[in-house]
Amino acid sequence: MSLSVALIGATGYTGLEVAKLLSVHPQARLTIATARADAGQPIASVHPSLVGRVDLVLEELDADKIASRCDVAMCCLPHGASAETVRGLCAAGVRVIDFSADFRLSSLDVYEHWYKVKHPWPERVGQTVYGLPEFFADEIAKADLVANPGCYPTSAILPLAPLAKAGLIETDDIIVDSKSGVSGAGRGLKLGTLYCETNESIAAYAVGSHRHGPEIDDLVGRIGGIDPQVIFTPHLTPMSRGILSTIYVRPKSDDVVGAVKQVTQCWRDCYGEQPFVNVVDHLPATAHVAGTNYVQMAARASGKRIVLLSAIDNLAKGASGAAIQNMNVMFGIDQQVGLN
Ligand SMILES: NC(=O)C1=CN([C@@H]2O[C@H](COP(=O)(O)OP(=O)(O)OC[C@H]3O[C@@H](n4cnc5c(N)ncnc54)[C@H](OP(=O)(O)O)[C@@H]3O)[C@@H](O)[C@H]2O)C=CC1
Ligand SMILES: CC(=O)N[C@@H](CCC(=O)OP(=O)(O)O)C(=O)O
Repeated sequence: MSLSVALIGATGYTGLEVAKLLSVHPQARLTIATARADAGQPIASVHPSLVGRVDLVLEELDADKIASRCDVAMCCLPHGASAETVRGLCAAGVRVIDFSADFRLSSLDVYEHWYKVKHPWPERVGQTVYGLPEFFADEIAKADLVANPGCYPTSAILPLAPLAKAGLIETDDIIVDSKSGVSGAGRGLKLGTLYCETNESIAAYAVGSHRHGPEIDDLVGRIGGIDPQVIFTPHLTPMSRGILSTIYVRPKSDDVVGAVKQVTQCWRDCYGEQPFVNVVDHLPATAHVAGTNYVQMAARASGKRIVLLSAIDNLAKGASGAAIQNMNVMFGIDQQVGLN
């Protein structure tokens, strides 16, 4: 089988990563890549690292053409703009993996409150599978539309959800402290992501107001069957890629050291068969997972709390790698194909 893939918003960072991953995928190939201003230019002129690897000319988006030539579209557009485009692609009969947050949340009210836009396709909010194959593979396999997870949420949901479901932690007192590389903010020109603003500096941002807080609440709640309260604080760090999340939870048991052992066993039971989740003995670092689709997770006792650590590559398991994993699941291909 060779899948034909369309890439929408190919000029950004996640688009580049998709193009690279597809260039070595044995059962899928990139056939259409779209852009606005750069339509008509070779994709390798926008992404010089694709020279010799991807020989395509960027095109304007044409949903009917994509429907006639492609099996699936990966939509790498910002939220708001993405929902409009996804709606047109789905109407034309294309199966879509959406990288934006437009279809991730269960509640339209929560979406419109946090994203401050009217949703262009409200009927699909709460009616779209969340693209985390570790929990939703059966639904992903049948889906016409998959909401690829947010990068920070992936790093928090994977460690937290099994523990919430197993009843090992107090779910009204969870602190997620995350650090991201600058590529998480996309390739567009923004003052806050310029070299001089970010180099040799670490800063928190959107404290108490980041839109990934409700996404973590929503998914840990859905998977765990509970109503969690998560405090989420993101930090921008002077590295290109990677996310490290340090998560503070209170165990239900007073024996914190024993509870750490239970946490580790719970993770091993939940993720033993999952190819991309590694429960490790060392303390995870972003360098250990850079350029891979893996998440590494570890737990330690600290006072009355357990500290959970998870590391991912925001552009891989946090975005484009996860999308390839989802594509594989949608088309009955082994999850690991093209990702090793
Ligand atoms: N970067 C990351 O680590 C992660 C990103 N995501 C999500 O993935 C999506 C893509 O992210 P990323 O690649 O980093 O973003 P970029 O900003 O790097 O790229 C987005 C691309 O979308 C196109 N675009 C921008 N605005 C519009 C618009 N209004 N209408 C149509 N097209 C537009 C642009 O292409 P052009 O102008 O050439 O048409 C641009 O290159 C976003 O929704 C993001 O939130 C999710 C997880 C992680
Ligand atoms: C470092 C950095 O700026 N990160 C981005 C994460 C963006 C992202 O991937 O989020 P969505 O897909 O949910 O839009 C941010 O905090 O906005």
